[in-house]
Amino acid sequence: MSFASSLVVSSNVELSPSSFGFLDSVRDGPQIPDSFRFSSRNRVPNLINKKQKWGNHSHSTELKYPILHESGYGSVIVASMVANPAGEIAVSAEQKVYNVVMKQAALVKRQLRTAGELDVKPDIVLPGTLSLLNEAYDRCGEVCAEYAKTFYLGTMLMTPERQKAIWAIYVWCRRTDELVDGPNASHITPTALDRWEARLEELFQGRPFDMLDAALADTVTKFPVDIQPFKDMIEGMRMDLRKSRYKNFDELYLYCYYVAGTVGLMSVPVMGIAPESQASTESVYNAALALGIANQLTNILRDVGEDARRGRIYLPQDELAQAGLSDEDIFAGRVTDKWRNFMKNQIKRARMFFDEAEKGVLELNKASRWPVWASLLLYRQILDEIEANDYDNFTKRAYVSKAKKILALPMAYGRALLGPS
Ligand SMILES: CC(C)=CCC/C(C)=C/CC/C(C)=C/CC/C(C)=C/COP(=O)(O)OP(=O)(O)O
Repeated sequence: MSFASSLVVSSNVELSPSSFGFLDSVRDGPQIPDSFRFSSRNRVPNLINKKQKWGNHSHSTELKYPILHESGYGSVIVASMVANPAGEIAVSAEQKVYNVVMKQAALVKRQLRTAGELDVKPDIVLPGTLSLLNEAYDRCGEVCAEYAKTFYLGTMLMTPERQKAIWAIYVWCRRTDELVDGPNASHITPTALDRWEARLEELFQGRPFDMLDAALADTVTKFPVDIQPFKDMIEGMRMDLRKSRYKNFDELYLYCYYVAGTVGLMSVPVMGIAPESQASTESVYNAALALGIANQLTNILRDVGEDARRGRIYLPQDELAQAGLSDEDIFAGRVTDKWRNFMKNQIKRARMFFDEAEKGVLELNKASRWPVWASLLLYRQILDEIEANDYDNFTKRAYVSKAKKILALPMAYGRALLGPS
């Protein structure tokens, strides 16, 4: 991600470093049912073998199973179990992320479906602080308007509480991204990220460090937003600091979850689920996760050249090798047939995640659907533009023209009028 902005994050504050691992939540979370684990005998009929599609793991047993049965739209998560050469089954990134999604959904199940509007808790504030808080939210709105214009426009349709909460979340994500992608990025160390995480903890406990944190601190008291996706986003930044290659899609998937899937999980509790929706909370969370992943994969495919110039390759190394490509080919930036074929598969995969996300948009609260549709339609079009550039993402930056953007808005609005199936 490149949340380029002029926000400067202060890391002067002396807070004790903390490191809360993603796996803590995973350990306690729900597991892929044992019956689906080791025996092909137990596999459900809609099993798909991703290996046939992507041909990545030489020892992989990947399956699709109906965890989201009740949703009415069948099985949605593709889970994978990867066996190492010793035959031990390792927990895949998808399994880990699945556990987090289930946990998030369980946490908010009831609150999200209160008739009509969410039961927003009233402000309990000391005299004078309300205007400060309003100022903080206004500032968040300004940042959102400046850096995510279309999305900001979409938030105008939401209730003021939801709108402000989304801005506050957006600003926190931008500041987090700024740590590793902004002007001070070269000075950022894992310790700075630990401090940022400690500060997050404080904020969630009602002790914000600055004005922008105060907006988020207020948001998390009003909406059932959990800290886990926020922590996981910081984990993504740690990953970015220590890694510049991804062995396979499993590794890349985890990265995409950390830096973008988390945004989907943070947003659902604020956006709300339509009270008339029949879909399970889990399936809506899953769609939100899929949209984050789809956006990030698209972002990666658009920015291959730019990332390579920074020495980074966010593409599965095993799939590159299978396509007969090496890091040198990427650094040389040659658009060959091998590259085109490789890109076709990557684009196909990103589109699968967009398709998955689409199913969930209908289930969101009416006023939240438009901005989500708009961003989905616009971001997905970047993939079409990569194709239109004949897969030259080394020297050309695929972008959606203003005219196409303007066209997408009423289209998104039209779709937003359609309710849950
Ligand atoms: C679908 C359902 C049920 C809910 C929606 C849940 C949401 C809001 C998901 C969206 C997740 C999201 C916006 C992730 C961020 C992904 C991303 C790649 C952002 C890129 O940001 P920038 O780097 O600023 O983009 P540009 O480089 O294109 O400006």
